[in-house]
Amino acid sequence: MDTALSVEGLRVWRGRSEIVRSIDLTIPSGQVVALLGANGAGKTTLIEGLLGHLPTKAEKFELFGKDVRGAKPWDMVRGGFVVVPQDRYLFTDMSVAENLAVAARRAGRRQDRSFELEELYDLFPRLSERQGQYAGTLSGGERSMLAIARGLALQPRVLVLDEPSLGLAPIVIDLIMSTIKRIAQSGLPILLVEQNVNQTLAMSSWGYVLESGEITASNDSDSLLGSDVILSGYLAVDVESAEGGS
Ligand SMILES: Nc1ncnc2c1ncn2[C@@H]1O[C@H](COP(=O)(O)OP(=O)(O)OP(=O)(O)O)[C@@H](O)[C@H]1O
Repeated sequence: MDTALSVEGLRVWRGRSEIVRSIDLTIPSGQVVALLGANGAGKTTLIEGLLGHLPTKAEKFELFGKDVRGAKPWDMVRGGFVVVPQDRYLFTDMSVAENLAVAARRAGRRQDRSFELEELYDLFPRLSERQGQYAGTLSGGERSMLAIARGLALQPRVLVLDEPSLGLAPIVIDLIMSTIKRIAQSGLPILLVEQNVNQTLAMSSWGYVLESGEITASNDSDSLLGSDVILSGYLAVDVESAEGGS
């Protein structure tokens, strides 16, 4: 099986504090992998470490088989590792179309382009309707959609989504999750970082649970969904629907 990302013994620091430790994590090609954890578990720190924004050490850190230990964020993006951050970081005084155009220009004339603008607007019709609107005036859901579309415009070979459903209404969450499912069907490997346990495990093949900076459970998503670690309550956000299977 091809592997998009493979990490062993990863440690990530913020200043002098080692926030994330002993991380072994694999994203197989063409699969959605879930990273679950409560507030403050270290999910964003782990992602920023993978992207090269924070100091790290690792026994192994490979992107499509290439050693990327010590790589800078832009090297990671050029290698196809694209993160859609929790804070979105949109260009708020630019339009939807301009936000996408900036990312598309950055991706340049890559031979392996797989997401053209038309397809992005097809995935997110709401953005198509709002092409001329300033990103700063979009709703929370539309911002999340634009952040994902902009990530895709960078032509990722592996996509990391940091809590794309954060702070959104259930109906908007459903829309975003179903669009992520469509994106995954294109074969793009995805690391989906969420607190939304039920929906995330339903669309992923494998899940990791992060607690206090360490992975405390790792299993195929079906097994994880019914396991004590999920149902015990510390990830209690979604337990009722997880039990009901709805
Ligand atoms: N800039 C920072 N400086 C120091 N410590 C930080 C900083 N940002 C986060 N932390 C600490 O690192 C730990 C992990 O935070 P992180 O944001 O990675 O967690 P998270 O799982 O992404 O949580 P959330 O879902 O709330 O964003 C927390 O204890 C947090 O207080």
